[in-house]
Amino acid sequence: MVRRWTKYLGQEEAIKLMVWNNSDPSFSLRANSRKGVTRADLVMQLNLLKLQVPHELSLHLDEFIRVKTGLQNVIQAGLLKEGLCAVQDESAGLVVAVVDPQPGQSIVDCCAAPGGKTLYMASRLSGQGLVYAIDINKGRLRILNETAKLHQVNSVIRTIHADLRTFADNSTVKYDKVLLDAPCSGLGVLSKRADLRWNRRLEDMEELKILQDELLDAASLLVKPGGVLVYSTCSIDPEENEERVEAFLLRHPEFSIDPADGLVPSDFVTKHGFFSSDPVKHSLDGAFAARLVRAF
Ligand SMILES: C[S@@+](CC[C@H](N)C(=O)[O-])C[C@H]1O[C@@H](n2cnc3c(N)ncnc32)[C@H](O)[C@@H]1O
Repeated sequence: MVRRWTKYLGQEEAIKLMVWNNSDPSFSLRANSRKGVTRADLVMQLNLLKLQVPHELSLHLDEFIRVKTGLQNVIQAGLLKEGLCAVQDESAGLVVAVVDPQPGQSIVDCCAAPGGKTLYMASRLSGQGLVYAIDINKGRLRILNETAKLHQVNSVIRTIHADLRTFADNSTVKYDKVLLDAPCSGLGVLSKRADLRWNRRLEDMEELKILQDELLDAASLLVKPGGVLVYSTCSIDPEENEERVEAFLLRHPEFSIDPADGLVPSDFVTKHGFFSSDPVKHSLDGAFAARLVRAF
């Protein structure tokens, strides 16, 4: 892994990334607007807690607060159990900003569980439209269903237990927007998932890339002409990100890149118009999203 990063980033940046991955992770909270909770309400709740939770407002997303330490105190205070907020990294929130869900739209979340992005997309629909949340893992989908009820967004979510490839092959319906948050190496989230650094093997990467291509082909079948396909990962590895999109565009001339400018701060937009968060530069998890539009 170290050799791989040195190849892509150069030695200096690779060392910075490893130092970041070894530092204490910070977390973000998203105020649940569907329960009428604003970010100001959430800040007030945190300030009222007996045990301190040092925090600051997100510079990038209106509903988000960054928590430096004390997540345990937030849990103990019951704020999560009551569905007043969710633990969600801003990088995941910014992927939803790239999808840009609008009230009234039909959206498919292709690899949805446990539902972080589904719930945020659903809350942005303001009660109008639907998010179809597909996942192959029944247990994780059950968690999504329970959290959707807790967050009071279940009226705009339909869960579907299926392999995306089979579902897409059999579907005749086309949707306004399709998010494929693909299974990936997780190399963007090593500060939070210390286990991954010991478990990831290069063979896994090859298998993952094949799966990502298959899932992208399947997801594309669900997009209506004029509709949008967003491919995202929580990886910073170009082979899972830019290279998968480039290969997809060669197989699918009906799609082209719709640059993420205007949807996320320009600091996160690459020269090709993709969204990319860099742990070292942005102090967030590493994530990637490509917004692709279907012409015909
Ligand atoms: C990166 S996680 C998704 C995280 C989720 N989008 C969120 O924000 O909470 C990838 C998901 O893909 C699902 N998955 C893997 N292969 C799949 C397939 N063939 N069809 C549908 N879902 C699949 C996994 O079960 C896993 O829940």
